Amino acid sequence: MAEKNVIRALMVQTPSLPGNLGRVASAIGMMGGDIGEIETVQVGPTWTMRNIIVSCDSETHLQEVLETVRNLEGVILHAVSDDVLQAHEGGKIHMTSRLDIHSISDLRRVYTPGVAEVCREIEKDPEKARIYTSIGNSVAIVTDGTAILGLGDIGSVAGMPVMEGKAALFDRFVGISGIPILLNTKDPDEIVRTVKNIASGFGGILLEDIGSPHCFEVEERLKNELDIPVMHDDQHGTAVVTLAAVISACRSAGVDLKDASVGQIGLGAAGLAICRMCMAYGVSDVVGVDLSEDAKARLAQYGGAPVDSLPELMERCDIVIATTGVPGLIKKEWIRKGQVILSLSNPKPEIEPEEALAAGAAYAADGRSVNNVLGFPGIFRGVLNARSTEITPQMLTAAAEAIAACTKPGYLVPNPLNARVHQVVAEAVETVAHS
Ligand SMILES: NC(=O)C1=CN([C@@H]2O[C@H](COP(=O)(O)OP(=O)(O)OC[C@H]3O[C@@H](n4cnc5c(N)ncnc54)[C@H](O)[C@@H]3O)[C@@H](O)[C@H]2O)C=CC1
Ligand SMILES: CC(=O)C(=O)O
Ligand SMILES: [Mg+2]
Repeated sequence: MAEKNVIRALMVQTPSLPGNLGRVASAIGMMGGDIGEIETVQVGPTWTMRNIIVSCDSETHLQEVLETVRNLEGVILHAVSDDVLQAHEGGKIHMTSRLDIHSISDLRRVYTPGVAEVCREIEKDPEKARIYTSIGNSVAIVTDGTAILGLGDIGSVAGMPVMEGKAALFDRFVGISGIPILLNTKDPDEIVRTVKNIASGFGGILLEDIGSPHCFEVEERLKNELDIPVMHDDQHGTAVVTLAAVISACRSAGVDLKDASVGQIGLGAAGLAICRMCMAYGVSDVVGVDLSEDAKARLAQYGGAPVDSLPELMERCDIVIATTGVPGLIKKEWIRKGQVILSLSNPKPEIEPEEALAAGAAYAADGRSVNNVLGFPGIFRGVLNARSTEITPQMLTAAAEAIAACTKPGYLVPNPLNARVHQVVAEAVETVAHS
């Protein structure tokens, strides 16, 4: 089944008689529409109004589904709205006070004059900022907008919905305050200077959707020059989750990962980090392909083997990972029976997992399931809990192994909605930090 990217909310009125919702659902299903949540919004004397979420393959497909619903006898389609856009109205995050402010004494405690005493305490002993402020539980989510998902250099403001999404996930899964920081520069010197100048307000820095190759220099310099943890999510968050998926696939297939050949398509931020992490884990045959000769040279510098063509890589490797941002790049004819195919580009993969499986892949997944949401929340929870000043390769490996350990047999990764996963990742990272 192809990915359904057009998601709409249909406001549908039906007669309040048994079978009428069933008629609507069947009609949508017969047309290939995928039904999500159904909510009853109003009940009249003889009718019921429901909001039905429907996903379709394309605008044309949506129109066909709508036409079918409109033609149902006794059914009225009142409105069609874009559910995803609607959910974003007003933004996804909001700063709230942890203290109630009802009385004058509350006001004096939370704000002036009481707050001045707390300022003095921190002035005398800056370490107390960890106790008396939210700094130790806040992470800056910093982007320059140059590689927003696979959408390219669309600017940091256009990337804000992604940054707000990361902040929402931080809050939901590990209770960290993620604060989006949108940069108006792509210059590495300026990025480093700006992040250093704001860093004292945060317990950690998550670099997000900063394109390659400048992301490598920016992350390296910030790691060296700051005494709080810094991680480029698209590099290491992605590599952690991908390694976990690869470990799980090999475990299910009864194969030793160290003996498998891993092929990486796209050697940018995500791709190069995935290769480095696989090599550090002991995989001896890591090959990669990229349009950029510089990207291939970087892989060689770290001990990987660049190859010249995509079909050559597909022919040679047992496990193929793609992070190019190019939808449909992998042709089904190239897939070998029994291969593991992870086409991780968002919002659309290099090949749909269903197509890869139909072409003979033993396991296949895309960026919706093999996603750094399984990594970055727990990694930062772990280092903030441990008050670590850095995120080390050993912590990242521990995080990958923790994710793999939470994965049910036959699956590649766990469900990110399972809170236990983030807790287990945090504990694994914290344990390494204390060791
Ligand atoms: N599932 C997940 O958790 C994640 C997925 N991604 C996805 O990976 C993709 C790439 O992200 P980044 O690595 O941050 O971007 P990037 O811009 O740093 O790297 C992309 C690389 O792909 C190469 N490339 C482009 N077209 C190619 C082709 N036809 N053949 C070979 N190489 C090609 C580019 O030269 C570049 O080196 C994006 O779509 C992003 O959404 C990134 C991070 C996490
Ligand atoms: C998931 C993510 O970070 C990306 O696609 O860029
Ligand atoms: Mg990203």
